[in-house]
Amino acid sequence: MTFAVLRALHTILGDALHDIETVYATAHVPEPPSTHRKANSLSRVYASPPPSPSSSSSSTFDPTKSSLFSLDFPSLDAPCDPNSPAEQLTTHPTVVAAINRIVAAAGQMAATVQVPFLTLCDAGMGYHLPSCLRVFEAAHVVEVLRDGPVHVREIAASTGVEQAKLAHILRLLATHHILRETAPDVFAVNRISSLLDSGKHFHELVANPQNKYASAGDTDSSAVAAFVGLNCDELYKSSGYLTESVFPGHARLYPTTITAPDPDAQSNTKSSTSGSDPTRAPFNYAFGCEGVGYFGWLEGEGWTGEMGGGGGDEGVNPNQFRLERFGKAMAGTGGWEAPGAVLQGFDWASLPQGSVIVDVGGGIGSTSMLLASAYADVDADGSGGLRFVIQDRPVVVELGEKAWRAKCPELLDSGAVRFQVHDFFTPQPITNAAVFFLRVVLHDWPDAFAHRILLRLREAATAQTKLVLGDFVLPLACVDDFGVEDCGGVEGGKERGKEREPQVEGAEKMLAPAPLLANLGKASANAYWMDLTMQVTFNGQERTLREIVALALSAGWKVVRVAKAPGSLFGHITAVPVSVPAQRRARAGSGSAFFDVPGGAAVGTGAAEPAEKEIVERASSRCGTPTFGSRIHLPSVAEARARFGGGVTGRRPFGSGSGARPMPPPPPLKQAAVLTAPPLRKKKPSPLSAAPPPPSPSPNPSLSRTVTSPRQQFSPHHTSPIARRVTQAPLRSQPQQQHQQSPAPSPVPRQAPPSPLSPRNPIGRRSSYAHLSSAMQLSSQNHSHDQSPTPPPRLTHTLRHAPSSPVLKQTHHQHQSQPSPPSPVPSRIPALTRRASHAQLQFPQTELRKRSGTIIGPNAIRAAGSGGDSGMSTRGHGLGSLLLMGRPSGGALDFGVGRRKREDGDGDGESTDMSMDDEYMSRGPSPAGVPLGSVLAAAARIERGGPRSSSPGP
Ligand SMILES: C[S@@+](CC[C@H](N)C(=O)[O-])C[C@H]1O[C@@H](n2cnc3c(N)ncnc32)[C@H](O)[C@@H]1O
Repeated sequence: MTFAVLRALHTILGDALHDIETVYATAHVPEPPSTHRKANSLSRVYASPPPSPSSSSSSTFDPTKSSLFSLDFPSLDAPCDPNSPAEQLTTHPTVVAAINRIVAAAGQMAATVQVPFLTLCDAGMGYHLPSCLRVFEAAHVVEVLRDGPVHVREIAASTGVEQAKLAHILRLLATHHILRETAPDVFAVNRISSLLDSGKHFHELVANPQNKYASAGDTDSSAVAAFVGLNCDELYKSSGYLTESVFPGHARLYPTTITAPDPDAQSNTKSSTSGSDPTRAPFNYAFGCEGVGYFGWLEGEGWTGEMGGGGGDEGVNPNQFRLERFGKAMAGTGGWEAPGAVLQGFDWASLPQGSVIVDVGGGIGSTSMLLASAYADVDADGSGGLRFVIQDRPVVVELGEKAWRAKCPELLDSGAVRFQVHDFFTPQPITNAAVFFLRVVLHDWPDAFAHRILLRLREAATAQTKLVLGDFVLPLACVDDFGVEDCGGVEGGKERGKEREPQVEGAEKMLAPAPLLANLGKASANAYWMDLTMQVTFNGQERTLREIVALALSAGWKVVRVAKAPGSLFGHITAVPVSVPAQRRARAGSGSAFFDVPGGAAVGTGAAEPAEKEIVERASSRCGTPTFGSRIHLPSVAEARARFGGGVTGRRPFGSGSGARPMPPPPPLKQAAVLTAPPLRKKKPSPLSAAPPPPSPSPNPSLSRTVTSPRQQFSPHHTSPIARRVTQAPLRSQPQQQHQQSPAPSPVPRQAPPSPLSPRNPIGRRSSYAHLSSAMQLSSQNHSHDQSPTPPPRLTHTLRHAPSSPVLKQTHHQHQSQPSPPSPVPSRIPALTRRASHAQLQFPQTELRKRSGTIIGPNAIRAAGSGGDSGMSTRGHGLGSLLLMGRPSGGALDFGVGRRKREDGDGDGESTDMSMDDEYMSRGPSPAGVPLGSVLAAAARIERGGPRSSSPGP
């Protein structure tokens, strides 16, 4: 039986590989320049027709004169070029689905055949991976390797990390395919590690490590480095204290750096309040800062300067570097949600004109921007289309208003959009909302708090009001008939008889049939990583559909629909008002219509228990800090349209779905849809396919037939048009299309273009696929240097001759101190006495001062990294501490709040706004608004009717 399962997994792998090859073979793209072709001749497989040797002799690539060729899948050994056609094809729906199956099947196969103890070793000692990755990132090794393979001797000399240790650290990463060891002790980046390149010069980073994540010119490339740095630092350390957090009484058993933070914790089995207190999460154990929320901590809340400083450092935010890194890291997580998915997540066009959408905890309103540019009416007084109210905390509202005023003042001026300061734990002031919309808000909060947020909305709802939640929907690891139509079967081995679960449109039993894990196992791991990240950081969580349904119901909302983009676990959940369960509600005399009765998981009204209110306030102190999953970039109207893939699906007369003329619901977005594509063609015989079909629990190797969605979106026919779109709808046709779809003055598309999520215009994990052809042309301009599969094995000249003692500057002219905005929430935290937790890799403030102006060279760095103990404690000034060295005392970096413009690089002399995310982060580094060469930049140019590339059109 096991062999049958293994054979089935093997077949899945072969089929999925075949699907990918087919897409790549049929997606014809213009031939790159001959120089490039030569450089990649080893890694590229040409399908018919082969490249014409005469077609591209010039170094400037002209797609109109080139012949067609097929793409190879991106090589693991070459640096990643996200704009290359090969990378962009990885967002093709068929490829996404196939990759998921491969990752799931390969993971399951390895788990099946590996010696169990070794699998436990892998799981149990996997903590070395983030440790090594952090050293790798903090020492800027990628920047050292940027120009090609380098001997570890040179890397050590440059970075100051002891050579012998570094070699082992890098080798562990190479063993996990994150790096390459091209010859003994010679290392090179590959497709994975190259993403960590900050785009800055190594010496610049050594001199000003605190600027690593600041935006540099047109690029925003340090976002991934920031994300990895964040994960491998405070989040990784927090995770190490999960057990202490769930068993607070165990502090007696594990007394290391822990004191019992929860006075209610009597024993290790007694449930305590710590599990539902966002300020007593594993993070708080790890960093010894109980009572301070993660974001408050990032903002320096409670810091007394006692840790090694002996006082006097009160004005310093010791976590300024981490704060800025967090902001940049959030800019790098846009791929979590399919762009434009919100448009398909709810039938916005069904709402009557003038309907009010309340974006609760809406940040700077980036999602509302997408919706407003499609559905608001700015022509008159704003009452013609949908109207939007974006609610958030005062500092965020201020930033949002500035951002909108700069980018699309007409939406504010017409009254179509307005901002409102509102604390979502207090009674909701808008009582005529058509939709309360919450995007990645609930995952920040434990159930009791999330319940309260929803209850406040329910109190203000009319009978017609809808609740729309945007969050990950975690699939169970087993088949789950919750919410699906034929439920009522077996759950946990017991018949539920006639008892029926609530029906939820879009609910799925599984993402994959047996023998794969029902939730696609490793392929879905990212959502679970995020789930635990929310848990260890502030006792928040991502939720399963069951949990979302139960949570919503507890506050009087019935979930009726879930919509997900193909290949994504991010869902838009629609709920309608129902009565609030009696045991959870009571009538309040004034203020809130309801309040939760004490004794339940949630209590509180606008006038909550003092202690509880304090928890809320502490946990809410997020000032202008971006939070997990928040959008920190406000798109321009043009960008917003670009994210639709050219327009908005189903732009219909307002009210058409809610009045006398009911409209069909919007096209469904189903996770399973990506799994439903039948094999594209007759499969190529696999070398091992001679084996008889396995008598597996699910013998049909074709995933598609087993999990066929009733509204299947991607069929074999849906692959070909993609290839055709690339080959037969060349760039020259796009100016016309764009022109028609985008009459310049109005932000509202007048036509209903194809759905951005339809098979003709699919949205992948990145926005790039929808604009593949434009991006191909852009990327082709860079071909001559960006796809060299194996960089020449040479040491970089600059590094060999690098000065051995780079100066760590204490100030930077671009980074003057700016006062932090005041917290909107008066801190009730008594000044904290920080314990010197080992997790807090913090340079003592007195040391920091002492070292001002000190020249720190590799030797000093080496000494710091290896001195004393591991170099990772507060005694030994480890490598991570170096990141904090040289910070101007109390200095915030420059966050240029004003609008800035930059040349957009297309030679048209126009400039592109790039300030919105700066404004949102306020005190965070400034990622570029529209990266040069990005798909969005291309779309923006097209929008303006500008040239698409330097190549003349036909
Ligand atoms: C993860 S972000 C989501 C932002 C936005 N919905 C988005 O998708 O980009 C959570 C938002 O909740 C806001 N927030 C936190 N506590 C709040 C409170 N008590 N009242 C209102 N908003 C709050 C934060 O300021 C932040 O903008």
